[in-house]
Amino acid sequence: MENSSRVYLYDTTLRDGAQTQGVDFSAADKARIARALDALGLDYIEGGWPGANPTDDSFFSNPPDLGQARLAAFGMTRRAGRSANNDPGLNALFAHDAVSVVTMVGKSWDFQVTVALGIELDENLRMIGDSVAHARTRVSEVMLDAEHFFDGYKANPQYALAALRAALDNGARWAVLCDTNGGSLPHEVERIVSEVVAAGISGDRLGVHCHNDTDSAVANSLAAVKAGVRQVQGTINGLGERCGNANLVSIIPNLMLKMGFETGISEEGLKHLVAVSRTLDEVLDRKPNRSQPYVGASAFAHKGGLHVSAVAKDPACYEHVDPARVGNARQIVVSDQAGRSNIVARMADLGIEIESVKRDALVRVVEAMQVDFDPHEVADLVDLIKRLEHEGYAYDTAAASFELLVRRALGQVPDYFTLERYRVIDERRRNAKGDWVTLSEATVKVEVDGREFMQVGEGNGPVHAFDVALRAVLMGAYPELAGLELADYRVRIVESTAGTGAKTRVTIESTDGQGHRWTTVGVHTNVLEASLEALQDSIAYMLFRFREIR
Ligand SMILES: CC(=O)SCCNC(=O)CCNC(=O)[C@H](O)C(C)(C)COP(=O)(O)OP(=O)(O)OC[C@H]1O[C@@H](n2cnc3c(N)ncnc32)[C@H](O)[C@@H]1OP(=O)(O)O
Ligand SMILES: CC(=O)C(=O)O
Repeated sequence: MENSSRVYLYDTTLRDGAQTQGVDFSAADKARIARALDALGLDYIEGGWPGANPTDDSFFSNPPDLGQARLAAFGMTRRAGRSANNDPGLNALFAHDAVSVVTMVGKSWDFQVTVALGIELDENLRMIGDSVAHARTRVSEVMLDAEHFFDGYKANPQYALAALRAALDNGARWAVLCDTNGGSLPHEVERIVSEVVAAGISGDRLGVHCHNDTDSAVANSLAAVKAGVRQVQGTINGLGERCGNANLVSIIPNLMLKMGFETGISEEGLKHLVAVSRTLDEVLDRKPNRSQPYVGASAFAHKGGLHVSAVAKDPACYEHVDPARVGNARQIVVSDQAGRSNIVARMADLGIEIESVKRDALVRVVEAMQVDFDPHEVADLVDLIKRLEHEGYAYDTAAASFELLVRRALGQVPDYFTLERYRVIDERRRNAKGDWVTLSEATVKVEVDGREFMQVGEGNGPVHAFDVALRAVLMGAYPELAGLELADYRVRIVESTAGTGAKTRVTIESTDGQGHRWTTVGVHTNVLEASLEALQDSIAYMLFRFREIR
């Protein structure tokens, strides 16, 4: 029989993803993720294991409204020596009305049956068959996750196939071939799936569930589809037990854009891929992986001068797909790897022509910075960027500082404030209970529009105290700074030279509480000065965006 070109997508972020070390979803988190997955267009969302823990029970008792996706409950086949009817664990899977699909894990590796379960091989096959037949009387769709299928097939192919047949012959819609230990490689998966299909089991009834222990889970899933399976299980951002599961965020566009398969996701829906990946990061309070294929911030970022020059002529020169198709965007990065093309392209993004930056204006900007080179030696903007990068600035991540640098050279950025002086005191002492405490206090004096203001701030470290004082002193003149928050603060040693000591680079990521984020950079031998530079740029950037661009 000819296989269909429709591949069904099954998400197990809320079940296998919950088995990731360090991940602890609440029922509300699960509902939020389920809604995002449903909106994307997935066919199945595995919500968890009813009866296994209170969170999963609470999620299934109060499930989110889903449109296209079917809500699946996960569990295991009946226990040995019990009837399916009398197994409370199994019957807990049918306790919730919103569940229309039950997925049961069952053993398909003879070694696991004798060692992990400690039972006869035939009893395991009866456990699978009985459980599926019983479940079919309770829900409309049942599937078997054939645990350790690939290892089992390598050890005893007849027994592994018998486990699949025990499920399919008793009414399972799908038998899902699991690479539970994640040790298989793509050529093995493709061969084994082909042999399963040749043994008479249609690919339209086969799924695949791969773990990533050899970093091959996505490739293994695609190899399985190539060989015939028509359901793919995985998780968003590759969450999952040990090294994770197959990453659906990569599998989905690979299937749709590279292999020409239909899924339940439309072309429009695919544009939500970045948003779904970010939603999970946000729920988990994780920093998005910049290098994540398709959806990472760097997935379509061009840094090398040669790349940018060619991308300006045709993006296909260095892009495997149009980033817009998955909801991502092209980014031109400015750094010491840049040629003229990078700078021209970045400035064009800002609506600025490079010819408008005059050399004497550049000199004035550089004079206001604390740098180790003569501003009069600077040939042009490209030269300045390369010199500053050599000093330790990193503009590929600090796009806001880059924009300020260029706009200052064009005289577009007002002097919102001038730092007149500051003093920071660090103190370590015992409190009334006799415990050690450290306290930092900063006094900051600024001038705004010819008027001087002074404030004191306290913090848990000198940079924190300085930040508190600076923002407090500016708030009167610029109330919009109330929304400013520091999202990330990183310090790195960038150079160590005899005489001057180590230089530090401080990178600050800020938000305005309205979803906008920007990154600024400061470099100095003194970490406080470097922080101060990055912090001042952050404030100036917010004010500039708020006052000049709006
Ligand atoms: C490959 C996978 O990722 S499968 C999913 C794994 N996920 C989880 O385990 C998370 C949720 N699990 C749990 O909360 C618990 O393990 C429960 C509630 C399901 C079971 O808890 P317990 O009853 O305390 O059993 P425990 O976890 O210690 O051991 C598993 C038992 O199930 C049996 N078992 C394992 N697989 C199967 C199976 N496919 N069918 C029937 N029984 C099985 C084991 O033999 C063992 O039985 P034993 O206690 O008689 O030795
Ligand atoms: C079912 C499952 O999670 C596995 O076999 O890996």
